[in-house]
Amino acid sequence: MEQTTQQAKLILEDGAVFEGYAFGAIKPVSGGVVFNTGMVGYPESLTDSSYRGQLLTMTYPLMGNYGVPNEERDEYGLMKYFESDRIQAEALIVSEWSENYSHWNGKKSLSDWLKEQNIPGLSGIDTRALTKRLRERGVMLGKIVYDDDNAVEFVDHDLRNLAAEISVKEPITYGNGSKRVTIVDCGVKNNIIRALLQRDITVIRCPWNYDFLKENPDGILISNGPGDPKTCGETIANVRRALKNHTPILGICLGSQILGLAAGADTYKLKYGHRSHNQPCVETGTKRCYITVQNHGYAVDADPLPEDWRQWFYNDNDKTNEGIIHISKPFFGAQFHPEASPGPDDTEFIFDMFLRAMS
Ligand SMILES: NC(=O)CC[C@H](N)C(=O)O
Repeated sequence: MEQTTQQAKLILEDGAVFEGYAFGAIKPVSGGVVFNTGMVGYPESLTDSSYRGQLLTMTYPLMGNYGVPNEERDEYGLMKYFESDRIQAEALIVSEWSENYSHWNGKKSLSDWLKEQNIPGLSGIDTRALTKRLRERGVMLGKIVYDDDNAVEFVDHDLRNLAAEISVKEPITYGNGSKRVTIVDCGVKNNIIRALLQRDITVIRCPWNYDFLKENPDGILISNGPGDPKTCGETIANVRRALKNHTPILGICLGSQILGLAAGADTYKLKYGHRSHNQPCVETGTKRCYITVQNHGYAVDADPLPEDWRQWFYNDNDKTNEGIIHISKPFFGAQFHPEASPGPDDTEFIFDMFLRAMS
């Protein structure tokens, strides 16, 4: 492992200071500090739009050891090894990073990638102590600074409509499958698009506030995305209109929250969120427990849902809602990520359920 000698620090909203060393770009930044307990997957997580506006702490102590993959695109023009075209997190906080990466597809070091994308890294941090603090006090705003503690103010990016910033501006069509699905793009991960394309579906990726019903789709997928779901008012209104019909709707993560809000549920911010590859989710009824991939800070309060909806999954750690389902219409939302990337794909069957609902 190599460390630069430039000192840098993380200052939390509550005044706590964690001193370490800079790597990647040198740039003072601020945002919500979150932690992910996955052991691998930094290329996918950093490019997952749902991390936009966040300072991502990886609790696994060694990062960068397999480098950063190549930038190849698939036949649809989607990057094969990343979840979007650029790093979306504001910064990366680690204990150690490895300059000497080794992997068949490792093309550059983590630090070089961060530099190239103008994203700061902070190493030499006791990420265990930081995570314990966030777990005890709840997620907090933080900033990474160098010589001047006041180089940036604390900023809560979630107050903005981040989904609008990241969404496509015009509809884009992918593939030529027999069913047509509109993806409401609030920051969609490439692997969600791919999961549909692999199932003989034409994907129409629409802006977050697009009137997708005019496309007369066979199915509607509301994507994952950054920020507070309540900032996506126009999407919620469009989904509410779609609930009057019978066209299948699948919500994933932010999409499940938007589906919930459209159906009459509420959403709230969790104390410290779920970000890992091993979150246990129990299916209501079957009591079957799935190991799921997660990255969310908000959750659905399913209690206010009308009687024709029910809780589909709950988290076995903290018993919070992890999915909702309509009792007779083909409407369902998963708070976790059935497309995995990174992490296990045990819940990929949800895409098959969506496909069956369309036939
Ligand atoms: N992965 C996601 O879609 C995240 C949804 C939402 N921004 C949250 O943090 O809860």
